[in-house]
Amino acid sequence: MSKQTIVVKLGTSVLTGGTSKLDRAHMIELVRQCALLRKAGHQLIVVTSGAIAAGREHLSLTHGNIAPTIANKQMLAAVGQSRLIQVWESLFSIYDIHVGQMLLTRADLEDRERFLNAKDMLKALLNHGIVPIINENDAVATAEIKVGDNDNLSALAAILGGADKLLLLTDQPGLFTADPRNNPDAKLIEEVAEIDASIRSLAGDSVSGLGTGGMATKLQAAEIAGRAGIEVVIAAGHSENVITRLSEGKSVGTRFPPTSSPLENRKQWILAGPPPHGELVLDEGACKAVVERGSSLLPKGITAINGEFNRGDVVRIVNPQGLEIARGICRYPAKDMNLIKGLHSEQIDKTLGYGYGSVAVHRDDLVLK
Ligand SMILES: Nc1ncnc2c1ncn2[C@@H]1O[C@H](COP(=O)(O)OP(=O)(O)O)[C@@H](O)[C@H]1O
Ligand SMILES: N[C@@H](CCC(=O)OP(=O)(O)O)C(=O)O
Repeated sequence: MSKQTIVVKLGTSVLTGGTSKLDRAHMIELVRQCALLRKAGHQLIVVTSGAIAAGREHLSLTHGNIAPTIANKQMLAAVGQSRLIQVWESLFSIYDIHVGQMLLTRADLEDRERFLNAKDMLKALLNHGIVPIINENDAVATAEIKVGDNDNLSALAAILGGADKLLLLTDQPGLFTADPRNNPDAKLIEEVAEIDASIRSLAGDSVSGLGTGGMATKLQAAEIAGRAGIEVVIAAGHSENVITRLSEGKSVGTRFPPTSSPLENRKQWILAGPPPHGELVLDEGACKAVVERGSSLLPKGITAINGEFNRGDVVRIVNPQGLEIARGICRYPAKDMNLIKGLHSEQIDKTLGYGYGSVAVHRDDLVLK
């Protein structure tokens, strides 16, 4: 088995075992498996939840005696994050493994320069044999700059780290045909080739009150990582040797094979960085050119512009039915796109009085869905 970079995301449900405390006994077991994975030559990135739970535990607060306001959650995270990293640090040190803490928000990934800085930092930790331990910087992240849940954060971390695999460990053995907490007859789905509307409709929210997002955010993560060429597995954090079995290529939980080949740097940022600002609607011919022939997108094939964006912003590229087929960096601001949509190349410079090579989205700046 070739040497791989594997991201292991540990949800609150796994780290607390459904209680109001960190389950240190199980955390030791997870670290034992992580150490084996490293011994086999793989690189490891950990995305850990549990800061809020650890804060609650430390301050002896239960769900009942503190209101779930943003300010209270931030306070719990500020207290809990330092407890959480202490626990990870002491457990990994048993195996002589150093850890490095990275607390991220979406704002750290939106700007291309900050994205590249975070990427360099992650690589530096990995190159020095240090295990990056990542969480959202909950104490300072307001709604506007938050990723919001650690499933999506782990997909972004996997892209940032150029990972081969992302393992989302939770309190269920994988994705079921319905939430198994309310549907005892629900069946485990072993492989999902494509995440479409029917798959998304199976995923419910977190009902335990501990986790954020439930299966829905895990599917979002699988979709983002899959598009970046990363294999994703959802599995039970309490299943025996789950991390080592995955690293040996054995089948565990629900597997999502990657939907594209690994992306080069710039395209990784298009996927992981900024949320799209607006939308370009294409005609059928342009959809074909972009999807089947890998062509750049010309204004000629654009029928409508939605939303406001500037030159250099990431936009959604949608088919005539409004379905997203790609994402890319637009070379013209929305106001100019509105003037040149549907025009031939030679008409563009004349209409605008300037031109950026008459391409709306260059194929190097475009990631297919
Ligand atoms: N189709 C489904 N298959 C499995 N679990 C589901 C499904 N829909 C909703 N869930 C819920 O998702 C929960 C796991 O998500 P969450 O509570 O956010 O955990 P974590 O803390 O691990 O992120 C499960 O406990 C389960 O109740
Ligand atoms: N960043 C938060 C966890 C957010 C989150 O997504 O939780 P989970 O659904 O349990 O992975 C914390 O450390 O408490």
